[in-house]
Amino acid sequence: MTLDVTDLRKTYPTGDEALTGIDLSIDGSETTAMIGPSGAGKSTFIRCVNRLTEPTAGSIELDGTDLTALGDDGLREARRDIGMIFQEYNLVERLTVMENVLTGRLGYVSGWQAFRRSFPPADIERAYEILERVGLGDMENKRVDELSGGQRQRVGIARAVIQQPTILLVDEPTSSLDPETSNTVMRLLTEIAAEQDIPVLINIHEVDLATDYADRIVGLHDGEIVFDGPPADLQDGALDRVYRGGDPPESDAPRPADATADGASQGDAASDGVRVPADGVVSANGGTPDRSASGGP
Ligand SMILES: Nc1ncnc2c1ncn2[C@@H]1O[C@H](COP(=O)(O)OP(=O)(O)OP(=O)(O)O)[C@@H](O)[C@H]1O
Repeated sequence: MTLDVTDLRKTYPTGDEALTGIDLSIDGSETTAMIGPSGAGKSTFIRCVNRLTEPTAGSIELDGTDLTALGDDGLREARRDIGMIFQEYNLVERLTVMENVLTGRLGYVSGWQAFRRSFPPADIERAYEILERVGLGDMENKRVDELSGGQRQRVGIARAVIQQPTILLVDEPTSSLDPETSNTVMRLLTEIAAEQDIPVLINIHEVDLATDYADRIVGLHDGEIVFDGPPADLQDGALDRVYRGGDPPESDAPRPADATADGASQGDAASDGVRVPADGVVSANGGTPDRSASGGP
Protein backbone atom coordinates (compact mmCIF):
# COMPACT_ATOMS: atom_id res chain seq x y z
CA MET A 1 0.00 0.00 0.00
CA THR A 2 1.24 3.44 -0.83
CA LEU A 3 -0.36 6.71 0.13
CA ASP A 4 0.97 9.60 -1.94
CA VAL A 5 -0.23 13.05 -1.01
CA THR A 6 0.85 15.89 -3.27
CA ASP A 7 0.47 19.60 -2.63
CA LEU A 8 -2.61 19.10 -0.47
CA ARG A 9 -4.30 22.37 0.42
CA LYS A 10 -7.33 23.13 2.50
CA THR A 11 -8.88 26.52 2.99
CA TYR A 12 -12.10 26.46 4.99
CA PRO A 13 -15.02 28.66 3.91
CA THR A 14 -14.13 30.84 6.91
CA GLY A 15 -10.83 31.68 5.16
CA ASP A 16 -8.73 29.55 7.57
CA GLU A 17 -5.83 28.08 5.63
CA ALA A 18 -5.51 24.79 7.46
CA LEU A 19 -3.14 23.08 4.98
CA THR A 20 -0.85 25.10 2.75
CA GLY A 21 0.65 22.44 0.48
CA ILE A 22 1.42 19.06 2.06
CA ASP A 23 3.58 16.48 0.29
CA LEU A 24 3.73 13.16 2.08
CA SER A 25 4.29 9.56 1.05
CA ILE A 26 3.62 6.62 3.31
CA ASP A 27 4.18 2.99 2.47
CA GLY A 28 5.21 -0.34 3.90
CA SER A 29 3.97 -1.12 7.38
CA GLU A 30 5.57 1.75 9.27
CA THR A 31 3.82 3.71 11.99
CA THR A 32 3.89 7.43 11.33
CA ALA A 33 2.97 9.88 14.06
CA MET A 34 1.82 13.35 13.03
CA ILE A 35 2.51 15.88 15.76
CA GLY A 36 2.03 19.62 16.01
CA PRO A 37 0.40 22.30 18.12
CA SER A 38 -3.33 22.78 18.31
CA GLY A 39 -4.56 24.22 15.02
CA ALA A 40 -1.56 22.97 13.00
CA GLY A 41 -3.86 21.05 10.66
CA LYS A 42 -3.41 17.46 11.84
CA SER A 43 -7.12 16.58 11.94
CA THR A 44 -7.77 18.43 8.71
CA PHE A 45 -5.06 16.40 7.01
CA ILE A 46 -6.34 13.03 8.16
CA ARG A 47 -9.94 13.95 7.34
CA CYS A 48 -8.95 15.15 3.87
CA VAL A 49 -7.33 11.80 3.15
CA ASN A 50 -10.65 9.97 3.29
CA ARG A 51 -12.56 13.07 2.22
CA LEU A 52 -14.62 13.53 5.34
CA THR A 53 -13.32 17.02 4.70
CA GLU A 54 -13.14 18.07 1.06
CA PRO A 55 -9.62 19.23 0.08
CA THR A 56 -9.30 22.54 -1.76
CA ALA A 57 -6.49 21.36 -4.04
CA GLY A 58 -3.88 18.68 -4.45
CA SER A 59 -3.98 14.94 -4.96
CA ILE A 60 -4.30 11.99 -2.61
CA GLU A 61 -3.33 8.72 -4.26
CA LEU A 62 -4.00 5.41 -2.58
CA ASP A 63 -2.21 2.72 -4.53
CA GLY A 64 -2.36 4.92 -7.61
CA THR A 65 -6.06 5.86 -7.34
CA ASP A 66 -6.58 9.59 -6.87
CA LEU A 67 -9.20 9.81 -4.12
CA THR A 68 -9.88 13.47 -4.87
CA ALA A 69 -11.17 12.54 -8.33
CA LEU A 70 -13.66 9.90 -7.18
CA GLY A 71 -17.43 10.25 -7.30
CA ASP A 72 -19.68 8.91 -4.55
CA ASP A 73 -19.60 5.26 -5.64
CA GLY A 74 -15.85 5.20 -6.17
CA LEU A 75 -15.28 6.94 -2.89
CA ARG A 76 -17.48 4.49 -1.02
CA GLU A 77 -15.45 1.63 -2.43
CA ALA A 78 -12.11 3.32 -1.73
CA ARG A 79 -13.12 4.01 1.86
CA ARG A 80 -13.32 0.29 2.55
CA ASP A 81 -9.56 0.33 2.31
CA ILE A 82 -9.17 3.13 4.83
CA GLY A 83 -9.70 2.25 8.48
CA MET A 84 -10.48 5.30 10.62
CA ILE A 85 -10.13 5.47 14.38
CA PHE A 86 -11.33 8.59 16.16
CA GLN A 87 -10.58 10.47 19.32
CA GLU A 88 -14.18 10.45 20.43
CA TYR A 89 -14.64 6.79 19.38
CA ASN A 90 -17.69 7.43 17.14
CA LEU A 91 -19.49 4.34 18.32
CA VAL A 92 -23.23 3.81 18.40
CA GLU A 93 -23.84 4.08 22.13
CA ARG A 94 -27.01 2.05 22.36
CA LEU A 95 -25.64 -0.89 20.38
CA THR A 96 -23.54 -3.74 21.69
CA VAL A 97 -19.83 -4.17 21.24
CA MET A 98 -20.43 -6.86 18.59
CA GLU A 99 -22.92 -4.72 16.67
CA ASN A 100 -20.50 -1.81 16.65
CA VAL A 101 -17.65 -3.96 15.40
CA LEU A 102 -19.82 -5.38 12.63
CA THR A 103 -20.64 -1.90 11.36
CA GLY A 104 -17.08 -2.05 9.99
CA ARG A 105 -18.43 -4.56 7.46
CA LEU A 106 -21.34 -2.41 6.29
CA GLY A 107 -19.43 -1.36 3.19
CA TYR A 108 -19.27 -5.02 2.12
CA VAL A 109 -22.88 -6.15 2.46
CA SER A 110 -25.91 -5.25 0.37
CA GLY A 111 -28.06 -2.27 1.25
CA TRP A 112 -30.81 -4.59 2.46
CA GLN A 113 -28.44 -6.62 4.66
CA ALA A 114 -27.00 -3.39 6.02
CA PHE A 115 -30.49 -2.14 6.84
CA ARG A 116 -31.30 -5.36 8.71
CA ARG A 117 -27.82 -5.52 10.17
CA SER A 118 -27.54 -9.04 8.92
CA PHE A 119 -23.97 -10.18 8.41
CA PRO A 120 -22.47 -13.37 6.97
CA PRO A 121 -21.31 -15.96 9.55
CA ALA A 122 -17.70 -15.46 8.43
CA ASP A 123 -17.90 -11.78 9.47
CA ILE A 124 -19.26 -12.72 12.86
CA GLU A 125 -16.56 -15.32 13.39
CA ARG A 126 -13.91 -12.79 12.44
CA ALA A 127 -15.45 -10.22 14.80
CA TYR A 128 -15.05 -12.69 17.70
CA GLU A 129 -11.41 -13.24 16.75
CA ILE A 130 -10.69 -9.52 16.56
CA LEU A 131 -12.45 -8.81 19.85
CA GLU A 132 -10.25 -11.45 21.43
CA ARG A 133 -7.22 -9.80 19.86
CA VAL A 134 -8.03 -6.37 21.26
CA GLY A 135 -8.71 -7.78 24.72
CA LEU A 136 -12.51 -7.64 24.69
CA GLY A 137 -13.06 -11.37 24.28
CA ASP A 138 -15.90 -11.66 26.77
CA MET A 139 -17.63 -8.34 26.13
CA GLU A 140 -19.42 -8.81 22.83
CA ASN A 141 -22.88 -8.38 24.31
CA LYS A 142 -22.17 -5.31 26.42
CA ARG A 143 -23.61 -2.02 25.27
CA VAL A 144 -20.80 0.38 24.50
CA ASP A 145 -22.22 3.01 26.86
CA GLU A 146 -21.27 0.61 29.68
CA LEU A 147 -17.59 0.61 28.71
CA SER A 148 -14.59 2.64 29.87
CA GLY A 149 -12.81 5.00 27.48
CA GLY A 150 -10.01 2.52 26.87
CA GLN A 151 -12.48 -0.26 26.13
CA ARG A 152 -14.40 1.98 23.75
CA GLN A 153 -11.23 2.78 21.87
CA ARG A 154 -10.56 -0.97 21.54
CA VAL A 155 -14.01 -1.36 20.00
CA GLY A 156 -13.11 1.46 17.58
CA ILE A 157 -9.89 -0.36 16.69
CA ALA A 158 -11.74 -3.66 16.21
CA ARG A 159 -14.30 -1.94 13.97
CA ALA A 160 -11.53 -0.51 11.79
CA VAL A 161 -9.60 -3.79 11.63
CA ILE A 162 -12.60 -5.89 10.56
CA GLN A 163 -12.84 -3.69 7.46
CA GLN A 164 -9.55 -5.28 6.37
CA PRO A 165 -8.19 -1.87 5.46
CA THR A 166 -4.95 -1.30 3.60
CA ILE A 167 -4.14 1.74 5.73
CA LEU A 168 -5.21 2.87 9.21
CA LEU A 169 -5.79 6.56 9.93
CA VAL A 170 -6.02 7.42 13.59
CA ASP A 171 -7.06 10.83 14.91
CA GLU A 172 -5.94 11.60 18.48
CA PRO A 173 -6.64 8.11 19.81
CA THR A 174 -5.45 8.83 23.34
CA SER A 175 -6.62 12.34 24.12
CA SER A 176 -9.50 11.15 26.33
CA LEU A 177 -7.46 8.44 28.04
CA ASP A 178 -5.24 8.24 31.12
CA PRO A 179 -1.49 7.73 30.54
CA GLU A 180 -1.46 3.98 31.18
CA THR A 181 -4.44 3.31 28.91
CA SER A 182 -2.88 5.60 26.28
CA ASN A 183 0.21 3.41 26.24
CA THR A 184 -1.89 0.27 25.92
CA VAL A 185 -3.84 1.72 23.00
CA MET A 186 -0.68 2.92 21.21
CA ARG A 187 0.96 -0.48 21.69
CA LEU A 188 -2.13 -2.22 20.35
CA LEU A 189 -2.27 0.05 17.30
CA THR A 190 1.37 -0.47 16.37
CA GLU A 191 1.18 -4.23 16.97
CA ILE A 192 -1.94 -4.54 14.85
CA ALA A 193 -0.38 -2.50 12.04
CA ALA A 194 2.61 -4.87 12.06
CA GLU A 195 0.44 -8.01 12.22
CA GLN A 196 -1.78 -6.83 9.36
CA ASP A 197 1.24 -5.49 7.47
CA ILE A 198 -0.38 -2.12 6.86
CA PRO A 199 0.82 1.42 7.54
CA VAL A 200 -0.75 3.46 10.30
CA LEU A 201 -0.84 7.25 10.49
CA ILE A 202 -1.61 8.59 13.96
CA ASN A 203 -2.33 12.19 14.89
CA ILE A 204 -1.15 12.67 18.40
CA HIS A 205 -0.58 15.53 20.82
CA GLU A 206 1.73 13.69 23.19
CA VAL A 207 5.27 13.84 21.84
CA ASP A 208 6.46 11.10 24.23
CA LEU A 209 3.90 8.65 22.92
CA ALA A 210 4.78 9.60 19.35
CA THR A 211 8.51 9.01 19.83
CA ASP A 212 7.98 5.84 21.92
CA TYR A 213 5.77 4.07 19.38
CA ALA A 214 6.24 5.55 15.90
CA ASP A 215 8.90 4.69 13.33
CA ARG A 216 8.59 8.10 11.74
CA ILE A 217 7.53 11.52 12.99
CA VAL A 218 5.95 14.18 10.82
CA GLY A 219 5.76 17.61 12.44
CA LEU A 220 3.16 20.09 11.27
CA HIS A 221 3.12 23.80 11.97
CA ASP A 222 0.62 26.23 10.49
CA GLY A 223 -0.48 23.77 7.84
CA GLU A 224 2.97 22.79 6.59
CA ILE A 225 5.40 20.00 7.31
CA VAL A 226 8.41 21.37 9.22
CA PHE A 227 9.89 18.04 10.35
CA ASP A 228 9.93 14.58 8.81
CA GLY A 229 12.24 11.95 10.18
CA PRO A 230 12.88 9.24 12.74
CA PRO A 231 12.08 9.88 16.43
CA ALA A 232 15.79 10.06 17.26
CA ASP A 233 16.13 13.18 15.08
CA LEU A 234 13.40 15.05 16.90
CA GLN A 235 15.77 17.09 19.02
CA ASP A 236 15.20 20.51 20.61
CA GLY A 237 15.61 22.56 17.43
CA ALA A 238 13.16 20.40 15.53
CA LEU A 239 10.66 20.48 18.38
CA ASP A 240 10.95 24.28 18.45
CA ARG A 241 10.13 24.47 14.78
CA VAL A 242 7.13 22.20 15.19
CA TYR A 243 5.73 23.96 18.24
CA ARG A 244 6.92 27.54 17.71
CA GLY A 245 7.51 27.78 13.97
CA GLY A 246 10.59 29.05 12.15
CA ASP A 247 12.59 27.96 9.14
CA PRO A 248 14.17 24.52 9.15
CA PRO A 249 17.97 24.47 8.90
CA GLU A 250 19.22 22.93 5.65
CA SER A 251 20.53 19.85 7.42
CA ASP A 252 17.22 18.47 8.66
CA ALA A 253 14.68 20.05 6.42
CA PRO A 254 11.67 17.89 5.67
CA ARG A 255 11.94 15.42 2.83
CA PRO A 256 11.78 17.36 -0.41
CA ALA A 257 8.59 17.24 -2.41
CA ASP A 258 8.92 14.73 -5.20
CA ALA A 259 6.49 16.61 -7.40
CA THR A 260 5.34 20.12 -7.86
CA ALA A 261 1.70 20.69 -8.48
CA ASP A 262 0.19 23.70 -10.07
CA GLY A 263 -2.32 24.07 -7.28
CA ALA A 264 -5.25 23.56 -9.60
CA SER A 265 -8.38 23.40 -7.55
CA GLN A 266 -9.94 19.96 -7.31
CA GLY A 267 -12.33 20.77 -4.55
CA ASP A 268 -14.55 23.65 -3.64
CA ALA A 269 -14.07 25.23 -0.27
CA ALA A 270 -17.42 26.91 -0.51
CA SER A 271 -19.15 23.58 -0.78
CA ASP A 272 -17.09 22.03 1.94
CA GLY A 273 -18.88 19.72 4.27
CA VAL A 274 -19.26 16.10 5.12
CA ARG A 275 -20.56 13.73 2.51
CA VAL A 276 -22.99 11.38 4.13
CA PRO A 277 -24.03 8.75 1.65
CA ALA A 278 -27.58 7.51 2.03
CA ASP A 279 -26.38 4.03 2.89
CA GLY A 280 -24.55 5.21 5.98
CA VAL A 281 -21.11 4.06 4.91
CA VAL A 282 -19.59 7.09 6.55
CA SER A 283 -20.96 5.94 9.85
CA ALA A 284 -19.56 2.51 9.07
CA ASN A 285 -16.19 4.21 8.86
CA GLY A 286 -17.00 6.02 12.05
CA GLY A 287 -17.09 9.41 10.36
CA THR A 288 -18.15 12.54 12.13
CA PRO A 289 -19.57 15.61 10.48
CA ASP A 290 -17.10 18.25 9.44
CA ARG A 291 -17.18 21.06 11.94
CA SER A 292 -17.97 23.43 9.11
CA ALA A 293 -21.14 21.50 8.50
CA SER A 294 -22.51 22.20 11.95
CA GLY A 295 -23.94 25.56 11.16
CA GLY A 296 -21.07 27.98 11.72
CA PRO A 297 -21.21 31.55 10.40
N1 LIG B 1 -14.65 23.27 10.04
C1 LIG B 1 -13.77 24.26 10.13
N2 LIG B 1 -14.09 25.50 9.70
C2 LIG B 1 -13.21 26.51 9.76
N3 LIG B 1 -11.95 26.37 10.21
C3 LIG B 1 -11.58 25.16 10.65
C4 LIG B 1 -12.46 24.04 10.64
N4 LIG B 1 -11.80 22.96 11.13
C5 LIG B 1 -10.57 23.39 11.44
N5 LIG B 1 -10.43 24.72 11.15
C6 LIG B 1 -9.22 25.53 11.30
O1 LIG B 1 -8.18 24.90 10.58
C7 LIG B 1 -6.96 24.97 11.31
C8 LIG B 1 -6.46 23.56 11.54
O2 LIG B 1 -7.35 22.89 12.42
P1 LIG B 1 -7.20 21.33 12.78
O3 LIG B 1 -8.34 20.95 13.65
O4 LIG B 1 -6.96 20.56 11.55
O5 LIG B 1 -5.84 21.36 13.64
P2 LIG B 1 -5.24 20.27 14.61
O6 LIG B 1 -3.78 20.29 14.43
O7 LIG B 1 -5.93 18.96 14.39
O8 LIG B 1 -5.64 20.84 16.03
P3 LIG B 1 -6.00 20.05 17.37
O9 LIG B 1 -4.74 19.38 17.78
O10 LIG B 1 -6.41 21.12 18.32
O11 LIG B 1 -7.10 19.10 17.04
C9 LIG B 1 -7.26 25.75 12.56
O12 LIG B 1 -6.93 27.10 12.32
C10 LIG B 1 -8.75 25.59 12.74
O13 LIG B 1 -9.31 26.69 13.41
